[in-house]
Amino acid sequence: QRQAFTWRSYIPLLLLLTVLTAALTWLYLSLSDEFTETLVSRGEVLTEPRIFLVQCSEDYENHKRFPGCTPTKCGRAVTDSVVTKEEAQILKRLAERGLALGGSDGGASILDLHSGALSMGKKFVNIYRYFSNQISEVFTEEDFKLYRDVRGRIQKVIAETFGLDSSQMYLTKPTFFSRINSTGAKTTHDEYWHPHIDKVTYGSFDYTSLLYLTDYGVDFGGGRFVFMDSNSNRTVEPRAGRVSFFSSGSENLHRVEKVVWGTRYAITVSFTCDPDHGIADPTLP
Ligand SMILES: O=C(O)CCC(=O)C(=O)O
Ligand SMILES: [Fe+2]
Repeated sequence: QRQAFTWRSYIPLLLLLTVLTAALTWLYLSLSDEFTETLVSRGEVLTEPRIFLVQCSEDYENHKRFPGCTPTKCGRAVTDSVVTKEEAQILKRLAERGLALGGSDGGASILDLHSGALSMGKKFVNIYRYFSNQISEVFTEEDFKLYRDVRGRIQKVIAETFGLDSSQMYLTKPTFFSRINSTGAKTTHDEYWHPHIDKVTYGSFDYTSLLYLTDYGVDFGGGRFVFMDSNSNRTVEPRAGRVSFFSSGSENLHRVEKVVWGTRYAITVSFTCDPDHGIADPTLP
């Protein structure tokens, strides 16, 4: 009898806690919505670049300037008309084949075409050395041709958008495929979600581009790209064949949301203005 009474006396408190939790969750969600703007949704198809200019940071002033390339016009842009769905599909299959040979124990794996670095467990191996006899089953000359072609088109659209001389831009490293799923991180290499500035993280980058190979909300959940501006978050929803590009300085602080289900594939292709940091297109060894 007494026991039952004790139990019931907690019910109002439990109810209150439930209501409070619900109210706080709602407040949190509506506030984060308020400060999040979708720049391009997955369902839209951009037949020409959608451009968002922002003021250049001072980052470029501490580096050697290369006229015709060093950012004087900064910002971000997204286009769906540079790479076709079919090309994205071919590149995704290539990424799948390469990454199937290894893969991180955690949620984020990479395959760097230039250095050959492939995530393997908690480390990396060189795919060209480690899998030298299988390499011809993974990549063909055609695949590398497609990569070169695509990178040339991306370079051109970046040059047109920011008013650059495309011949003064150089591919730089790392240039890699990424595969992200919802498995928890096992090492810091798996922690792709931290806010960062590419010019700081990668040093040589002046322009970053991302080519998405899978669709947000269809192939995976979470995993939107977020520009973190001082007053709001601005997201780009990945779509197969979509190219997103931006100047790499602190005017474009960004992060990737955690992937909560499915698998997200992308390629990072970046450019430097400094010929000393340029690399040749990846080739079969
Ligand atoms: O995959 C993405 O959307 C962005 C990845 C990224 O920020 C990076 O590689 O620096
Ligand atoms: Fe980045």
